[in-house]
Amino acid sequence: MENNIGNDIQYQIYATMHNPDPNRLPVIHEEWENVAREKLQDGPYYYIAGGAGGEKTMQANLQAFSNQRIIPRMLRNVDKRDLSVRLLGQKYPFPILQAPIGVQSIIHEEGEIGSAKASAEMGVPYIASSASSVPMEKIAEAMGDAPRWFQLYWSRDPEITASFLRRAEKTGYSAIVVTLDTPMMAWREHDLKNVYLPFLAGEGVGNYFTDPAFLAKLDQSPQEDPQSAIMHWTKIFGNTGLTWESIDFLREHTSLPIILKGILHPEDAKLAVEKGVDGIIVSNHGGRQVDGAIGALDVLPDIVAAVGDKTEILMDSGIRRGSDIMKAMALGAKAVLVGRPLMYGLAAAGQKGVKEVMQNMLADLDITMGLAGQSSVSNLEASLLRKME
Ligand SMILES: Cc1cc2nc3c(=O)[nH]c(=O)nc-3n(C[C@H](O)[C@H](O)[C@H](O)COP(=O)(O)O)c2cc1C
Ligand SMILES: O=C(O)C(=O)c1ccccc1
Repeated sequence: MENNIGNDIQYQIYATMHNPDPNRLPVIHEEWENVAREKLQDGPYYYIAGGAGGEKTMQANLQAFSNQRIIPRMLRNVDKRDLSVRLLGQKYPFPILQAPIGVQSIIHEEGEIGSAKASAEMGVPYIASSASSVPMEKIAEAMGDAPRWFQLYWSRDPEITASFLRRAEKTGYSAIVVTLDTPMMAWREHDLKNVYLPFLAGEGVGNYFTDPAFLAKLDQSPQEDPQSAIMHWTKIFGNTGLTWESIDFLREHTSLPIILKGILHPEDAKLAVEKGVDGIIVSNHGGRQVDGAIGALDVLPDIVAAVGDKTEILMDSGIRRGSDIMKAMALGAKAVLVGRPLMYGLAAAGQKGVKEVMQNMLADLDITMGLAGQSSVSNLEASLLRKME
């Protein structure tokens, strides 16, 4: 990299001093969320911002980051900071990915196309959700050659799962992220209070309503009879019958790298390695599934100790600022996924907002690295942190 992104962005911002932009977007994470809150109705807002149950795990995620404190080092020549990482044998400019997030049509009219294009502009891999509002082929088309992975919700109907894998491979997705923590929707109090479930309104079903294996089971097309198509979707969406043996089915149906998302127990991390998967994502789904589950960052060191040299470990749940990325990587994550902050960016300003949130977070990371005496995200060590009790 020629310049350090942190100093570039800081400079660009201060350069507007004599010519302030009246439509200036926020800088502060909490302000992006406030803008999203103002723009969205209760239903969609709480669908994004809310978590499972009493939201204890959502809080635990933030607390876990806050409990880790950085101990900066001095006089170590930080002229050049390298934020690039290697994942599954590919080099990427930054250590973040867009977390898979479904139903983005409820957030902004640009939806997944806006967030995917922002990713493409930045060279940040986009993980397209099975529950995207638009089919994966449309996302691929909007992204050109930019890096993208596909997130699989493993349907109760194996033909749909096999078909999704085929479609992803055909349209240039370079890895499959299999989400294990959502065999069914959690007890989400806000959504139940608001009586809000986007799928019942036909949102977030873009991949299904265009899938040959899904359509083959319907008597009439989703256009002719949307209600029956939606009812069929509710029957096949999740799969509570999966076991570790089921992973073999995926290996038989795709040659792409397989990454398991939603691992929290070190024993599950070991089982993943035994199954020969290419990576795992330490995640509690942003506190949206098991309320009371441990903060994802709190369990990361145990998982790194159990399998760190045997598979690639990514993490998500609670990344809000640059220092959070640094902390997760110091504890052994190869890269992190960012969820809600990018969706607040999407709600506030579509593609432009998503790009701006990413840029600011990376600028913050770059500067925090330099100030802590660190030149490369790949060389961060746990000794850089102290956990406060
Ligand atoms: C509105 C919303 C929708 C989501 N949809 C999916 C999804 O379709 N598939 C999936 O694997 N994870 C999904 N997630 C979870 C994210 O991929 C990620 O694990 C989580 O948002 C990370 O936590 P954070 O929001 O604190 O960054 C969703 C999260 C949100 C907020
Ligand atoms: O809302 C979610 O967290 C989620 O993962 C999901 C599940 C089904 C469809 C879309 C998103």
